Amino acid sequence: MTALVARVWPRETTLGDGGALHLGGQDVRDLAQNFGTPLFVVNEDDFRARARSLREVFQSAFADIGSDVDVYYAGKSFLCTAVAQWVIAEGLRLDTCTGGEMAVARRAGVPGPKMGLHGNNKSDREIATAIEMKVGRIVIDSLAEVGRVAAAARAAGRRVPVMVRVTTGVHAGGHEFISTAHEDQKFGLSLADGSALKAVELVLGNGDDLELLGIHTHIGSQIQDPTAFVVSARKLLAFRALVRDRTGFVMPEVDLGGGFGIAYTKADEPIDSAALARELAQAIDDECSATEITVPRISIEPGRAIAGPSTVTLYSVGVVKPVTVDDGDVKVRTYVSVDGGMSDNIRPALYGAEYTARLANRDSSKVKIRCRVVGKHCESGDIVIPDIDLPADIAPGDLLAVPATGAYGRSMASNYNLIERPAVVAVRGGAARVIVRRETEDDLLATDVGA
Ligand SMILES: Cc1ncc(COP(=O)(O)O)c(C=O)c1O
Ligand SMILES: N[C@@H](CCCC[NH3+])C(=O)O
Repeated sequence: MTALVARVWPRETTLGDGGALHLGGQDVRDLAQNFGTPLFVVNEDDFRARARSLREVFQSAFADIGSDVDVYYAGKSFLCTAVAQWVIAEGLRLDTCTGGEMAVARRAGVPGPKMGLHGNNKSDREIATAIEMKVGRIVIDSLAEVGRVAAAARAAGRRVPVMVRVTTGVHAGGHEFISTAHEDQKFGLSLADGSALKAVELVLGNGDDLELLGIHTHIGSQIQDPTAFVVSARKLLAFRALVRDRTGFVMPEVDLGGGFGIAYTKADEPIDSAALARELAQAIDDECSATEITVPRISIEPGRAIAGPSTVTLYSVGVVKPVTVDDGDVKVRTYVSVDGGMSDNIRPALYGAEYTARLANRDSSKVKIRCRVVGKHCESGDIVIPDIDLPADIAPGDLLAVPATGAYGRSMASNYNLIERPAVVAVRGGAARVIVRRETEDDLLATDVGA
């Protein structure tokens, strides 16, 4: 058995006899046969180890400056009851942002106080559910929401813990659409135009109903440069000192958000979370000393860095079609169609995200040819990988494995072209179990109530 490059593939990914890929001790040919394709295969130990390790490196770095860290797994990256239970078992908490995510958390038995609720447009029902579940924090995202949450708290007869989401002006992340803390977008309250301060003062003015825990920011996703996090953290800490000076109130907590980048291909450098944690702790300690204020309790909200690298998508190859391309230089590109596509991975179409893949069911000694891996949807932009070299004998019935698909794959999946969304199978210690079942045609028809 040969182990594959750990940076892109989950732990325990090996090549067996004849070159078949093994995931967590399971031969992909058996996985495909038993559970069908497309299939998300998540390595449970890999997922849990990343969750644990993020918690440990952050807690250790902040213990050195006399503080503690809560890690909220961002459920939006991928959530089901099994995953919710894994993160709680590994000592993390759970970040949700809709009624649906709270419902999964409830079914999984996640204690409300270990949850947070986000959202730039929370419904009254979502706010009421969060209060009824006694979630540990509601993250306020607009001035109007302060009054709405306060009224709901009063109606429930409870003082509700809240944070205020602020935008620091730091713009970071892999793509404009996944960068969230610059000013011209829908999330949070601006430090620069004074609305963040106004929100904090409003919350303090509603002190009978709202308990101000602190401030939150999330600067974007798939960030590979630690500097952006450090700059943003310093701005948050300076604002916390300003609030102390203006109101006398020292906010006990600061949430630095998620966004830690991972490797999708060999060319990507994943963020070094231990080094990042140390840099952040140092910057926060310096900032607190300079402004003579106590170091806050810290929280972070990683999703991708935990879920992303743990999972591989298995596709079956269908039509293989050579196409002559003439862009000044005539060449042949082979279109390799798989049995999923943009319905199980919208990221290439939405963000130009890059992935890699390998022939998974066998070895091939054939030369490699230039291929484009495409899905089966009625959209020419339904591309999984625009340019990749695959063995020249790739053929219908082969399996193709695409790594690093655990985050924002199944969670952003759609039923476009009325395709059933894939199952998710967890592998561990040579065993495999379904944690999200494949949709059926009956599921697709269930919402169609007829003419
Ligand atoms: C508020 C908030 N927290 C956490 C996350 C998780 O981000 P990531 O999966 O990049 O760690 C997101 C998504 O970008 C988010 O919007
Ligand atoms: N869905 C995005 C990231 C946004 C995360 C939520 N704020 C992605 O696939 O990269």
